[in-house]
Formats: sequence, C-alpha cells, structure tokens
Amino acid sequence: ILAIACSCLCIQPAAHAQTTVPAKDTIALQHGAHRIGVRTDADMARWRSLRFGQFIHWGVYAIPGGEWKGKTYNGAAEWIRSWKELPHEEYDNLYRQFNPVNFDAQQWASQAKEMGAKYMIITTKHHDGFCLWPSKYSKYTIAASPYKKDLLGPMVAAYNKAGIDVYLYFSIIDWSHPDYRASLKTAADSAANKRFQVFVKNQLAELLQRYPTVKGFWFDGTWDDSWKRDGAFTDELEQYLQSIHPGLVMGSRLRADEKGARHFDSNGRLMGDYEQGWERKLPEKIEDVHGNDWEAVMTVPENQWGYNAQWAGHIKTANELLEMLVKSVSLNGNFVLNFGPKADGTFRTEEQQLMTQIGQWMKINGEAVYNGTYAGFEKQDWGYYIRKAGTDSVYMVVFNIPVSGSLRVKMPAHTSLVSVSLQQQTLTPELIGRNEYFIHLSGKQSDTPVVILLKTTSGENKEKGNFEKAK
Ligand SMILES: C[C@@H]1O/C(=N\OC(=O)Nc2ccccc2)[C@@H](O)[C@H](O)[C@@H]1O
Repeated sequence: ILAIACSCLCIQPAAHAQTTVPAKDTIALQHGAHRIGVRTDADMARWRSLRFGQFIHWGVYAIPGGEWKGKTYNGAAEWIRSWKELPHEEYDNLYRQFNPVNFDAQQWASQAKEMGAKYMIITTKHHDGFCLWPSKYSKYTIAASPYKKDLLGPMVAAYNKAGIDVYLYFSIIDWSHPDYRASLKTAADSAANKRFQVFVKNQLAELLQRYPTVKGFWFDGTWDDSWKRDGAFTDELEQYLQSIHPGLVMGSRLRADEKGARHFDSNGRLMGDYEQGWERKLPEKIEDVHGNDWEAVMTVPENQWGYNAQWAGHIKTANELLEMLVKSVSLNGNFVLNFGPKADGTFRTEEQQLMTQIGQWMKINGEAVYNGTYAGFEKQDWGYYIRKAGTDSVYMVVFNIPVSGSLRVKMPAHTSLVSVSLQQQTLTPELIGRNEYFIHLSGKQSDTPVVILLKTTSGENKEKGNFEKAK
C-alpha cells in the first residue's frame, strides 16, 4: 500500500521539461527526433535573431506566369506543369526560352536590404526539377538554357555582401527525373527510388560545395509516400548534411520517422530545427507553437509563389504584411515574405512597391523586430508585444488605436514599469489598477503601425517601477 501511495504521491517531473508538448515517448524510435527542445548553438541563435526573410520562387514557370495559349491556370503558377492544358513536352522545353537578361543580383540584394530582410531563401530547383545552377548531376539546368550562366553564385555573393544570409530551397519531388517515384509499387520502383536517393544526396552535397556560405536548406516536396516511408534515409541524410556542413539550419519538412510521421515524430517531438508547417497561415497564441522555433512563409496574393501575370484576388498590403511579421515575432517565430520574379529577372512593380513601403517602416522600427521574442504579457486588442531577446525592453506594436485613444497594459507578475517612450517622446502612463495602466495616445492617428517602448524591471526583490506609487 505504501508503494502505491508513494507512486501516486511523488509526481516525477518530465525527464526533459523543455518542450511543453505532452510528449508520450511511449514509442521506441530509431529515426524520430534526436533532440528535445530548441537548438541552442550560435548558428540557430543567429537564425532566430534574423526574424524577417525574403522567399524567392524563380524558374521556368515564370515564362507562362500562370497562363497558356490565352487560358488562365487557376492553381499556383509554379505548378502549371500539372495543368492538363499544358502538355508536359511543351513545359519541359520552356528552358530553351529561359534567358533572364535583366537579372541583376546586386539590384535584387539591395532591394531586399532596403526592405529590411535579414535572410533570403531561393528556389535552387522546384518540383519541375529545373536547376538554377549548372548541376553536374542533371542535364535540366541553367547551363542548357540560352542564359547558360550560374544564377545562384551571383545571388549568394550579392546577398551576403549586403549582409543577408542565404538559405537554399530544395524540392525533393523532381518531376524531371526518370527515377522519381511518388509511390513504390514494384521492386523496380524501389530500385529507382534508391537511385533517386543517391541523386538527391549528390545534388545537396554539390550545392554545399559550390555555395559554402549558405546557412541552411529549406526542404519541400516531401509529402509523397516514397519519401515518407524511408525515415531512416531522411535521418541519415540530415546527419550527413550536418557532418559536411556543421551548423546547417534545416526545418521540419525534411524528416520522417520510421513510421512515416512528418514534422512531429510518433511521440509528438519536432524533427528538424524549427517547425516549417506554417505556410500561408500563422499561429494564434503562444501555446500553438509548443515551445519550438518556427517560421511562417507567406505569399502576397492568396496562393501564388512563382510569377503569376494575373495576380487575381486579394493582394496583401504593406500594413497587412507588417502585421503578420510583427505577430510572428511576438509569438517567437520568423516571417518570410515571398516574391516571384519575372522570366527576364525583374520584379513586378507591385512587389517593388511593397519592398519599399515595408522597408520605410522597418528602417525606423526594425529594432522592435530583429532579435524579437515572446514578451510574456497578456495580449491586448491594440496589437502585439515583442521583447528584445534577453532584455527588459518590451515593444508595443500598435495596429489598432482604440476610439478611447487609451492602450491597456497589464504588467506580468513581478514586473514593473520604469519608462514609456514613443520614439523620442516620453509618455506618462495612467495607473488604473494593480500593475495595470492606460497609455494615452489622445488624438494620435497613424496610417502605419505605432511602436512604443516599455522599459521594465522584473524579479522578486526588484526596486519598484516609476509609476506604481499611488498619487
Ligand atoms: C512554399 C510552397 O511549398 C509548397 N508546398 O507546400 C506544402 O505542401 N505545404 C504544406 C502541406 C501540408 C501541410 C502544411 C503545409 C509548394 O508546393 C509550393 O509550390 C511552394 O513552393
């Protein structure tokens, strides 16, 4: 009885309490997550500090741009090869026309820098298999096009020179490769898949050898059964890439465990270095990210990654996109905004205007975004809190100024307010309850987000803040 009493009385804390996911750990896995909790090394800390990235989807799909022989393709432009109106034979010969004579890596990098992006993700090859670099493992590359020259090298050099890290998008699905199989039905399929796995490993090693300053891979196209069913290979591949390029940052889309689970293994543990499932959607609250690092990727139209001439439907504005960026950072994540250059290497006017508008705000307010983390304050309707990593500085990024003009701020327990400022102007909050304030923005109107800096002090035996003494 004593033993029973003891076992139900002495609650053992979880052996590894870093994650908040109720991990079962009931399934023994060889190829599940090998790390519990976030990566704490310098390369991951750098990725985490960047917060704002630029995605670029560029390839031969930019030539049709979502249209073909007068008809409009309703899917995502980079998927047009899958449209019955466009014969594979015709699509697979588009590379003969791919000649981006107006491509200017320097110009691309400087407009990304102006926007305030700190990293860039480029499609080395999308699902169609066309390689933007002269891969020696494929004939279907930029070398076979009229342009001939490598596109990735100048991009990596120009972006790095502009102080922007580069990550390589790589699609595992490759519609151009004779050995690609979505599913494995026969022994011949399995033999082809083995050859395909060697091809993937060779191309990835080739990319790291050619572009040694890249910081990681952004894998995609890993949902087919042929990939999911070989968790061991995905595990070995990730470890191989880390061995030849230590510190690489790779998201959760690469891996499967030996039971075919993706992103999270069969015990609910995140595989890879950050959660990569937030595609064209954002988490709502901090609990949704389970203590993991994560990244959201976003399109300007509803769902177009490659260049799409039509750009039908709702086109997000700079303020909408800034709110997504700020919301992501307030929930401890990164936000990556996608652009689809034209076949000639230029960006459409609307995308250039967005980069300029976003950059104008980031130039003044980027300090609230870069190195931003979850602040631990109770969410209010006026917008989002962002804590400067490792400090007592908390930014309020205001998107909705209430009709009262008064912004409610509830201080977390054991945290006091030391000062409040709006750019260079000091504000005096009104104490309206126990450790609760109104910050009055009377008469303030703004057509861009307003940033207020709170200096706080926290801890059990802290000196009082400057506004707690009742009048
Ligand atoms: C970034 C996008 O990534 C893709 N697909 O992403 C996903 O499949 N996303 C996904 C799928 C299932 C669950 C959550 C996200 C591609 O097909 C698309 O062309 C684009 O490159």
